Formats: sequence, structure tokens, C-alpha cells
Amino acid sequence: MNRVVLASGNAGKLNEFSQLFANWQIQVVPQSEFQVPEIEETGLSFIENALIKARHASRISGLPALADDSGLAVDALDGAPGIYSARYAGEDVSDADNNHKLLQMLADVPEAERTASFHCALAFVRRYDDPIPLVCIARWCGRILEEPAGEQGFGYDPLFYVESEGMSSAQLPREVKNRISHRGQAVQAFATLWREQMQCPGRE
Ligand SMILES: O=c1nc[nH]c2c1ncn2[C@H]1C[C@H](O)[C@@H](COP(=O)(O)OP(=O)(O)OP(=O)(O)O)O1
Ligand SMILES: [Mg+2]
Repeated sequence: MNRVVLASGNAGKLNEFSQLFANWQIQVVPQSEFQVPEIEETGLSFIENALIKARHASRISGLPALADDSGLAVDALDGAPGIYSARYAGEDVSDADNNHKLLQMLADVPEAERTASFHCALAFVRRYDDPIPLVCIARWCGRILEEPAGEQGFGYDPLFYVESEGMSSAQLPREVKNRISHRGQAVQAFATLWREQMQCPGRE
């Protein structure tokens, strides 16, 4: 089976991707299996950072690579923490630290103004210098709760209220989150591009 390296060190993402790619004809292998070290995310957008991570993992592993750059954009904070979501409370902080900072920043913001969205950029490269990467983006709208709820998922999930389901992202069964989330939607878009690519003669 064709192997693709998954350019992420985030256990929560890896967990979701293992379910999202379960029925694919490719084997998605975490970058840790190739000793790919973390690379600095110097881009100005989710797309740029996803490409940086995918190219880096492909260069080190010698395999095609898929990367996810994602984060939470809060309207009342002009889109923060955005691409800086993982380092919102500082370098090498926990999800709990970031959630705590987010609640502090929104302390005086009423419910109706706590709208936010998760964004996900997926980038796939066949080689580190692939000039025709596949890139998909998706968005998931919600609202920031006043206190955490739920135990599932990772990151900001306990603070992200999903109107359509009437609960936080951390209270959703995994398969429901994977069907409707920013990451789930980006993988669905990627599946369409992938199928189209498969129909072009000469492309793997
Ligand atoms: O479904 C999600 N549910 C909750 N939180 C989420 C989600 N998706 C992204 N997030 C948050 C986590 C982290 O604070 C940031 C991603 O940052 P991002 O740089 O893409 O990932 P990361 O540094 O954790 O791992 P890596 O770069 O190795 O993939 O957004
Ligand atoms: Mg990161």
C-alpha cells in the first residue's frame, strides 16, 4: 500500500486522521516514525504553514507528505489566536493554558459576541519540491463558551460550542466531530481532489 507521511506531532490530530483515512488506499504514517523534527511555522497563513510542514516532512522522510495547519479565529479578538493558536499562551504551553488565556481575553464579552471559527488547511506534496501541491481549506463555525465542557478531542474543543449539535466539540462523539469539523471537511475536499488526480494519466 502507498505510504504517506503525516506531518504532525499533535496526538489529537493524529488520532482524528487515523479515523478520517481509515478507508483510504493509502497508509498514513506519523512523522515521528521518520524522526522528523518540528519545524518553525513562519508562514502568515494556515496554507503557508501547512506547506512548510508538508515539504519539511517529505524532505526528511523521502515520502509524499500531508500536513494540517489549523487554529481558532475569534471574531471579538479580530481573528486571534488564528495561526498562533498553538502558542497563544506562550511557547511550549498546554491546551489548558491556551484555553485559560482565551477565557481571560473574552471575560467581558457577552454570549452573542463570542462567535468563532476553526480553520484547517491541508497540504499534500508528492515530493519536498512539488510545484503542484494539493491544498484544501475548510472552516467550522461556533461560539466560545464561558467555561470548558466535555472530555473528548483536544485543544480548544472544550470551549467550542457547536450550535447544530447543542454541545461543545469536546462532547461530540468522535465520528460526529470528524464528519462536520474543519478537519473533517478539509479531508472531504481533499478526497475529491485526490480522486480527480487519480484520473489523470501519469500521476500517482
Ligand atoms: O479540532 C480542533 N479542536 C480543538 N483545537 C484545535 C483543533 N484543530 C486545531 N486546534 C488548535 C490546537 C492548536 O492550538 C492549534 C493547532 O496548531 P498547529 O500548529 O496546526 O498544530 P500543532 O502545533 O498542535 O501540531 P503540528 O503543527 O505538529 O501539526 O489549533
Ligand atoms: Mg504547530
